[in-house]
Amino acid sequence: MAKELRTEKLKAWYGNQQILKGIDMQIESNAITAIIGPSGCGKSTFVRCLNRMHEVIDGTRVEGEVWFQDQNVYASGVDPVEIRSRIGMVFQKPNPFPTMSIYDNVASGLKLNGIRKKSILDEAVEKSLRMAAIWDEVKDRLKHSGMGLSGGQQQRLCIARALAIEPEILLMDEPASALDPISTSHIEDLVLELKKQVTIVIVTHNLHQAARIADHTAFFLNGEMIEFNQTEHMFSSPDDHRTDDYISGRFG
Ligand SMILES: Nc1ncnc2c1ncn2[C@@H]1O[C@H](COP(=O)(O)OP(=O)(O)OP(=O)(O)O)[C@@H](O)[C@H]1O
Repeated sequence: MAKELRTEKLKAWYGNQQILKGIDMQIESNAITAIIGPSGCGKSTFVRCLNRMHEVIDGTRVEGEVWFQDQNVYASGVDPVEIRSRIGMVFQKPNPFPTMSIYDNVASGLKLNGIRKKSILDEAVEKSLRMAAIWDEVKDRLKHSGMGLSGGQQQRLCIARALAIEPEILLMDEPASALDPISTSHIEDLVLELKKQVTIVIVTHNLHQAARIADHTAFFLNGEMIEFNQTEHMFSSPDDHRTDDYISGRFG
C-alpha cells in the first residue's frame, strides 16, 4: 500500500511536559486513519505535529521525523507554511472567518496564494463546496456571511475552505464532536467520499465513528501508540489487552 505519511520516533512537548513519547506510524494514501484514545493522551498534539502546527504555540518542542512522501517536514529549510497548505486541517469547532462571505471563506486561501482571476476563483469555490457536500445549500447565498449557517453547515464550509487549496492530506481533529447526529452523519458520509481524493487522518472520541469510517485505527494511551491496526481487526479482536479494555469501555 502506498504510504503518504510516516512518523519516526515522534516526540512532542509543551514546556517540560512530554506529551508524545516516540510515535512510529505509517499512514496510507487515500485511506482514512482514525486516532482514538482517552482524553489527554496526545491525539490532537500528534496530528498538529504532522503539519507543523504544534510549533505555533509558544514553549513547544518536537523531536523525531515526519516523512511526507520523500521529504522530512522537520528538515531545515522546509517552509512550514507550504507544509500546512499541502497538509490541511479542520478543527473541532467550526471556525469560518466571521467577517467574510461564504464565497470569500472558500476563496481566501487561493487569494492568499495570489490567484485573482474571477473565473478561476468561481470554479474553485464551486468545486470545493461541491466536494464538501454543501453546494446545494449555499449556492444562492454565496455573498452572505458564513456565520448564518448551522453548525454542521459551518463545518462543511470549513472543510470546503480547507479543500480549496487542494491539500494532499486532510487532518481532522474531532470534526463532528460539536455537531448533532444528523450533521455528524453528513460529515461521515463526506469523509468517506473525500478519501477517494485526499488522505485523511481523523481524531475522534467516538469509537462507533472510527469503526464506521476508518480503514486503519491507532489507539493512543499516555502519549504512546499502543496499537495500530486494520479498524475491523482492532474492534473485533485487538492485539493488546489495553486496547480491548478501552474499546470495551473499561476505562477512558
Ligand atoms: N496549549 C497547551 N499548553 C500546555 N499543555 C497542553 C496544551 N494543549 C494540550 N496540552 C496538554 O497536552 C496533553 C495532550 O493534549 P491533547 O490535546 O493532545 O490530547 P487529546 O488526546 O487530543 O485530548 P482530548 O481528547 O481531550 O482532546 C494534555 O495533558 C493537555 O493538557
